[in-house]
Amino acid sequence: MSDAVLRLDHVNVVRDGTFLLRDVSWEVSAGQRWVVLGPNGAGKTTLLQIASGRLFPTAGSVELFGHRLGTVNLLDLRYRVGVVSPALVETPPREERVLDAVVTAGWSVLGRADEEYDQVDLDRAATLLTQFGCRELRDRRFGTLSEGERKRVLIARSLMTDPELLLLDEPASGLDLGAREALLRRLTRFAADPAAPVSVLVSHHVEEIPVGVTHALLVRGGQVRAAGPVAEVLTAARLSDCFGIPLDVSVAAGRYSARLTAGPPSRRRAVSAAV
Ligand SMILES: Nc1ncnc2c1ncn2[C@@H]1O[C@H](COP(=O)(O)OP(=O)(O)OP(=O)(O)O)[C@@H](O)[C@H]1O
Repeated sequence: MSDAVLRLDHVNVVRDGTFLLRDVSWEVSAGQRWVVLGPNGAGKTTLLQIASGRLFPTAGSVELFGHRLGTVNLLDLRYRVGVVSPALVETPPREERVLDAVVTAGWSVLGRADEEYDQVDLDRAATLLTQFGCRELRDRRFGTLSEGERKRVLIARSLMTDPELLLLDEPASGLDLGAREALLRRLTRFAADPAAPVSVLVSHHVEEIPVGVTHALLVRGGQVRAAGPVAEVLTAARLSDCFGIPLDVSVAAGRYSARLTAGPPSRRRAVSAAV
């Protein structure tokens, strides 16, 4: 029996005559940690919408946890997918206490009213906040947090329902260097935890890939350009093809970096004109 958590088979998404995704086939299996990379407009958010069961394909089939979308109650499946994405899920109210912002996810609500939560749920929320370095923030108002703190609290919130698949949409975007590194350190630890759910992290930048990611998917123009084990996919040739510019790629201690290839002046001029 297949251990696929998510499977897309020849998926197209078409809007107003435009292919947002074209002939995308992709399988995410138990134990894997994926990164999805691609330039602006490549179709990454559309892919996450599909993966979270929020969007049906125009053509092709999607299976989540072995259930084909369209044949099962979507709400049951969505509960098993944690999502951290400003494009896909609403954020808690500014006035919400941080601990409440996490614990309310267990009830799929935003904003605590006067409902009573079990101690076990409050303890779980506190543990998740600790895991993401936010223990001391538990009584603060969500709206008073820095961008980096907010992102870590939202990851804790997404894990409250103990999801089997976690989708992270550009978790490091907008963070300063210190906050980015603090987040990546937490995500690296998380990736190494065998009890952590299967994860898919979307990014524009190889520098924002935590150590421990096992697989990579490159998308451009709604199409898959490469997919597979991270070392085979995150090469200079494949990333240059995906982003449409000549790139040098290096990896040190499991972290990637990419920069425009340093070539002869005439080549650099041609590249900057193209960029
Ligand atoms: N309803 C729509 N009709 C037509 N085109 C659309 C529609 N929705 C999205 N698009 C286009 O589909 C493409 C893919 O969008 P998507 O948001 O999935 O890309 P992305 O890779 O997440 O981009 P970014 O990195 O900039 O967030 C974009 O060019 C976008 O403009």
